[in-house]
Amino acid sequence: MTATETQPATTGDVVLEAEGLTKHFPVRRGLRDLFSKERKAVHAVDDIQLTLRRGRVTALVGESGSGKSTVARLMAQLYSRTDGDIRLHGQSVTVHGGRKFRAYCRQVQMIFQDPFASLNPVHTVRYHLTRSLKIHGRAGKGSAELEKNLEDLLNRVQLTPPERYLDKFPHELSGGQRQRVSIARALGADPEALLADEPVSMLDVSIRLGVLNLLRDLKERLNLAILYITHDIASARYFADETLVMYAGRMVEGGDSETVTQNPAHPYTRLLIESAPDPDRLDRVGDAKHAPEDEAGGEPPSLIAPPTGCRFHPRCVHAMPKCSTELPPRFELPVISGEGDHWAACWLYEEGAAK
Ligand SMILES: Nc1ncnc2c1ncn2[C@@H]1O[C@H](COP(=O)(O)OP(=O)(O)OP(=O)(O)O)[C@@H](O)[C@H]1O
Repeated sequence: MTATETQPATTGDVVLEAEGLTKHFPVRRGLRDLFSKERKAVHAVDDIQLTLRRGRVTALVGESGSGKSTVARLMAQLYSRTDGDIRLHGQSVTVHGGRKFRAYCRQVQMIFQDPFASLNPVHTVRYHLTRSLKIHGRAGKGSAELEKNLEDLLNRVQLTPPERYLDKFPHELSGGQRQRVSIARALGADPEALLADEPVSMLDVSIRLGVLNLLRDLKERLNLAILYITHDIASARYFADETLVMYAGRMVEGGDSETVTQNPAHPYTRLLIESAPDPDRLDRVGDAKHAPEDEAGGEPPSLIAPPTGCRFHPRCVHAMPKCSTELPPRFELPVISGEGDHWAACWLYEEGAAK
């Protein structure tokens, strides 16, 4: 079924959900572990809850290695999951390639970080887009209809006039234009959800905003549900309706983007924000009073043997004895701005804890 057939979809309708999503990658045994019974694994993603809604952008933010791409690949059904559930329109889905995978891709499309690697250098824009339309049964009848559909796709991603781009090879395009072609290819499926894995991080700073604005425009015009993966929390404030923060494979904070970025609660979110340039906070640069999180420093932990309790506790300046032994649940927090919710998985927010 295509998005058009499922209309009318209302903004806010749930498209895709993950519950308890977990991925552990087994580690290949070395000589030393050959006789050990212990099976080691990289705990890349643990117990993730995620809801993507029509007409909304959800940002998944965290530093390198925190598990963001693994979440996107699990949601795209490119990886099998160790545990948890993925639901499309409320129906649990597990696919391993084949026709079921194609049907899933018709509704959930992924955009990768590197538009050069994701486009085949020996094929033109026309080839890439035609293939997408044909695979998803949207090429139309006859060459005139196909041509019109190709032009529509390029117009949607603002590569105009389309005839200037259709017969170009990837190397003849700029990074931003290539990413627009990748987005057009994804739109060839007429999806309901887009999983965008760091879609602008490989582009020049000067053209990032243009691509983010395009995605926002598509969200509004096509009522798409978008997962926006980024390590740049400042861009999440600008672009996303909701922001979720991941640390070492677990979610630590979430809520509406304005609240999470302007009133961060989890010490890790505060650390991320303190180390990210945000034009609205430039007046605070040089301020003698640093946040205590500035002192945190340190490195993310090994995910083969992640820390017990809160995974951030070895780096946390507020860590209490409990933090190293007990996994904090989500504590609901008062919402200061916006209309969504706000929560943090941090013992500081347990009733009675010193903030
Ligand atoms: N196929 C794999 N096999 C084993 N370990 C993996 C595999 N893919 C990812 N990992 C590990 O899982 C953890 C999470 O990786 P992931 O790529 O999801 O993080 P990320 O937050 O997207 O990082 P980046 O921003 O650098 O892409 C890392 O420790 C990574 O080394």
